[in-house]
Amino acid sequence: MPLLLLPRNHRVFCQLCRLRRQLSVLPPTTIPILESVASCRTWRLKAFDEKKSVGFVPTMGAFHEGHLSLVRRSLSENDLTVVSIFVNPGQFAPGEDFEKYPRMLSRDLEQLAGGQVSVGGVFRTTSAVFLPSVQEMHPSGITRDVASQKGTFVEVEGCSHQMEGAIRPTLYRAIATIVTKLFNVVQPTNVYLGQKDIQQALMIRQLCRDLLLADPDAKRVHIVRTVRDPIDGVALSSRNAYLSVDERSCAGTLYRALQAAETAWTRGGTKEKSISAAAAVVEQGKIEAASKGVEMKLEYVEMNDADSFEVLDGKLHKGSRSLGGTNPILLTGMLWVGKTRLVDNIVIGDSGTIVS
Ligand SMILES: Nc1ncnc2c1ncn2[C@@H]1O[C@H](COP(=O)(O)OP(=O)(O)OP(=O)(O)O)[C@@H](O)[C@H]1O
Ligand SMILES: CC(C)(CO)[C@@H](O)C(=O)[O-]
Ligand code: BAL
Repeated sequence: MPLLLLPRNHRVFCQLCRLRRQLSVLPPTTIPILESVASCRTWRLKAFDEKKSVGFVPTMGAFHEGHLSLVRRSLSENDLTVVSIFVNPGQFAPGEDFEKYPRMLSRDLEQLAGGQVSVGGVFRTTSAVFLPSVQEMHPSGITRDVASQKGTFVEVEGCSHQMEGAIRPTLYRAIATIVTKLFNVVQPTNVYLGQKDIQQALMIRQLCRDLLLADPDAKRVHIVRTVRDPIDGVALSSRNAYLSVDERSCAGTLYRALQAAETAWTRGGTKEKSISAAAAVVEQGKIEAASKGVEMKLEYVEMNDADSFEVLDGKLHKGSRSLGGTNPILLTGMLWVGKTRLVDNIVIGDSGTIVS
């Protein structure tokens, strides 16, 4: 058995997961399951031979409408669609929620099997689900503590330390690494990622460009608009499952704060003023939350250039910016609601150049 470079409790956890996989029969499904890298490569070679386009939706499972919107988009634009479900230990720092991350494979498979898209009168369903093991994805082992990691990692310099990366400094290296491996196996024609994780999605696009990947070409990394709760606008997220009923009722604060910043900016306010407008909404939200016994803490609301990821100067405003550059702006935020970290963003300006 290969040595997993995980702290003891994580190693035991992974061994248990493996044992469970070996003992348990996978949930019944009509969708072919690819459990190994070899089987996924064989599946892909056949698609290459048949000259079929392959859309790829990488995920960590626990599906919601956000995931399903990516799958539908892929189904409508590709001959074949493959979805991966892999909770990557490397992207959970020590102390983060790897063990409790929601895992609901049966339900996920049911949702995929039930999701059809009609293209020219022909119904398309997900063609395959890739469910790799930790051992195969990290042949040199993986620790969640970066200092003791061994093996090969991918880093996209310059776009991993701002926004969410400032709070989770090891996240984007781990994502760049796992996504590179997934791309090496799946070799997708098109990839579909969510705007909800805008920093991740733009970093992956840059990774494809910088590493001269052909499958996928950077131009074929599609960023799909965030799906929100129709009532309070909360961005759907697997981690929302951690929220209690009272916490969930407070979660709309983040999007409302971002909207307030966007409005202030659109009306000609400086970046400083726009961020203050967001902070004021959060302060009000905190008072309302406290009355329900819910604690909230704002990590940040920030505005960054969508291309360089540089933080905008506080004195900039819509008018001055249009003189200097027309890249869209990433208005992003992170809010703790109880023990759950929520992220969200609005792309200001010509969002169509990055999201579609
Ligand atoms: N609300 C959403 N709208 C559109 N895409 C989404 C949404 N939420 C997640 N995605 C996208 O789905 C893909 C898989 O994400 P993942 O499985 O991590 O789910 P998640 O809801 O983002 O989970 P988490 O709560 O851990 O952030 C990513 O590209 C992600 O950006
Ligand atoms: C892109 C990803 C599948 C890599 O593990 C993950 O970060 C996610 O689901 O957003
Ligand atoms: N869903 C984005 C990746 C992460 O939070 O780990």
